[in-house]
Amino acid sequence: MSIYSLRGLNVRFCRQAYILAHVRAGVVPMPGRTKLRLSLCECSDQQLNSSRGYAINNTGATIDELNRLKPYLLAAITPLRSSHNNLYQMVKKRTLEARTKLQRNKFPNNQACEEEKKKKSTNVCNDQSGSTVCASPSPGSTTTRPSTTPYNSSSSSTSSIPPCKPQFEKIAKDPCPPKPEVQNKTTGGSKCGVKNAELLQAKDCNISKRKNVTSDKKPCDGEGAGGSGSKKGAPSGGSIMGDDEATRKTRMLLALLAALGLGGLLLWLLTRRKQKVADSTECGTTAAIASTVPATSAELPKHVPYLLIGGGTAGFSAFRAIKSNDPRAKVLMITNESRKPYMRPPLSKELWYSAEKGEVTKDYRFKQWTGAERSLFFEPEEFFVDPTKLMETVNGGIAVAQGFTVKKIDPAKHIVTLADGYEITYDECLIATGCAPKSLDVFAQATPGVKEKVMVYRSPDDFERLKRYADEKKSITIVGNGFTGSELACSLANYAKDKKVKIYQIFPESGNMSKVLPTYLSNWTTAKVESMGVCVMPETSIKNAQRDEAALKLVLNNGKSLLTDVVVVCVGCEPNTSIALTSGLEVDKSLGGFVVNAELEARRNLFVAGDASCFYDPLLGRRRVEHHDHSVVSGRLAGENMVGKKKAYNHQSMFWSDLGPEVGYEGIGLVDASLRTVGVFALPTSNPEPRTDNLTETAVMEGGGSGSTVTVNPETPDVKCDPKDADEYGRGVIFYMKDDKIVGILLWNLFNRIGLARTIINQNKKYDDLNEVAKLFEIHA
Ligand SMILES: Cc1cc2nc3c(=O)[nH]c(=O)nc-3n(C[C@H](O)[C@H](O)[C@H](O)COP(=O)(O)OP(=O)(O)OC[C@H]3O[C@@H](n4cnc5c(N)ncnc54)[C@H](O)[C@@H]3O)c2cc1C
Repeated sequence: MSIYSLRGLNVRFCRQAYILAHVRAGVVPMPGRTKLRLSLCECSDQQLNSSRGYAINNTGATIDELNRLKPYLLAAITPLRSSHNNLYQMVKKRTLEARTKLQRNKFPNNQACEEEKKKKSTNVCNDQSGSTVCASPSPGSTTTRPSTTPYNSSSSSTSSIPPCKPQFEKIAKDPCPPKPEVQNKTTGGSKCGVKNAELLQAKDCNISKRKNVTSDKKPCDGEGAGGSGSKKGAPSGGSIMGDDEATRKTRMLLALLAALGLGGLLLWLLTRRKQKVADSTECGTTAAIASTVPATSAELPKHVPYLLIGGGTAGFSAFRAIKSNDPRAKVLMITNESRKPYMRPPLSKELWYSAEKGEVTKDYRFKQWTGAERSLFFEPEEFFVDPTKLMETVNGGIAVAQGFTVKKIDPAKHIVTLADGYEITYDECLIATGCAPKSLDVFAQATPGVKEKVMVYRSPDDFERLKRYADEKKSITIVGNGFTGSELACSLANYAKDKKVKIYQIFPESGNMSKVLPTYLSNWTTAKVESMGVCVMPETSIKNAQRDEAALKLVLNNGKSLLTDVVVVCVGCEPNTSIALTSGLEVDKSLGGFVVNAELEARRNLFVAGDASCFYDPLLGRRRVEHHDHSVVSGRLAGENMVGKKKAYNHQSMFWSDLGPEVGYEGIGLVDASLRTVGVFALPTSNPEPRTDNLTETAVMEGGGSGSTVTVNPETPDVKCDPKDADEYGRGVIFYMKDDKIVGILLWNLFNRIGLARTIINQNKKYDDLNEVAKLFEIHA
């Protein structure tokens, strides 16, 4: 299957069924193929405005064939589209009017916003007036906004349409313009004289179209059926019809139109319903699981040697370790997701760059930093064993029971109980349930109408949903300044740079990544994120959220309000430990997560790994870590211990993050901005060349807690290293200090040095001169 771009083809109301009908009717010839299954996808407003459509090509047809087909498809769908469009516009307008009325009654204060809207208020980011600002849908409120009135732009004026060519004009004004060449020809004078233009107006102008063979008058011109010509009044045999026949034909035409209208209405209702289903999520938990694999739990084995609870990174890493130590191991993984195991980091980064190039594949392929391509999924579908056959396979393998939730574990009897009561016994079991995104009270307690517009971000479904919003909507607001929120803000801003959607980022802290980065670097990062096109609103929180027409009205702590189409809540994650209570397992009171010993065991033969584990770090004390590397390594160690290796977990895991294409960092140990920090950066020379290696001076930054002190590198005393002056934190290393020891290291745009950082932390000693330690990192190299 591939995605095939049908540039210039408006496919909004022209679904597969119509195309198929036309293929079958022979309107669309399909040389050499009897069956065409080309699913035309609904395109976004953005795509419509830029005359772009796309289709999923699962026909097996080659691109050449599709290219040959394209003009026919266009010709076939165009007349259908016009009638559907009219109906759609009408219904949409009425729905909006009704909804607006309803909302006005519900939220009277929203009128203030509407007035602001009318005044074309300014960008929230720049507005310091303290007045209410409706940023999102205000026409002209931001530079990226379209000039049309939002939310009902598609029902824009038809009043100037001259008589007898309403349909034609409507199409010309349609947000879904036809192929450029059609437009050119239609504006060129002979509106019905061109084949495609004829199709456009065939419905309204068919009489005059027939007449234009002999008429001097332009078809569709004023009187329509008039015209002069030798055949005027001729009863049959040609272009001019008798009155009766004309009436009959008109009636037939009207009947046809009515049928098409009804079809369109049905289609619109279906589309609306589909959209509603996609949108209606319980505070953002996208995509309820529709079905399970296998169909019922009764088809699952009653006993397995290895049972993994959770279908994420830690679980799959444990499987790999088990399999490499016990080659015929039979492993059952139970996940409440509907997918096979996959990794999450690219969801907020690389996948958006694939999406920007229009390259999102079914298996979510993305380009790694090495340049190599890979899928989000750890293994392809064929790799996995059918869960119903797991116990019969000679060579073992991993089977994934998808869509099943574990409710309880009996660690003494080795029994796992599913939500429907089905029990599976195990020899060795791993809990790798990860964590679930948190929401905010303001949304958790909101009305269903508000919740519909609020989502969290953790899965491919969330990616798909957010991408759809980015393609179709006008504003997205990300709440939270942590890893996911900041990464997503940058990725979305990049993805949306040629689109009309505006990205906002709101958080109560003073800067991006403030829990990790020292204040000066957090402030610098915030400016960097803004420069990527994100409207960052620090020191801002949401007091109230109301549904306003089709959007959300967020009332902010500064008295302003922001209208937005969707809110993505990225305020951290809570370990999935609900089974602890039913299973008699201990959860750490302050850190959360299942408490495990050094071997990652919660109870005998019951292990915990990944985000959900709260483990003891001999160097840094009890910890819980939500990072990919920790999931991989702790999952691997748990897997090894499940086959009896009895290893202790003392790996110092690392993490990484990217903020757009220019900023990337890696961290290890306790990377916590509340600790005292010392940062050593390479600064550009006073006469910088546009070369990344032209970095000759070094600045040392000290920070910690709320304030930060700045010292000058003794080697280069002339370097002014006040955060305000240091306009560039190109590359550097930041040490996080506790009891004068380095407990955490952050490598800022410095790569391939994490091993060295790990060694330094593991040395667990005091250093007299951190400059000397910094030199080891060769920040100028
Ligand atoms: C968008 C995003 C970007 C990220 N980027 C980075 C990054 O750049 N660098 C980095 O180091 N880390 C990153 N992370 C964090 C990293 O992905 C996680 O730490 C890692 O996925 C944790 O793996 P896990 O296996 O412990 O949990 P998960 O991957 O969350 O897997 C847990 C699984 O258990 C299932 N489950 C839960 N409860 C039950 C139950 N009762 N019954 C059955 N199944 C259950 C869940 O549905 C899920 O499938 C990112 C995370 C996200 C969401």
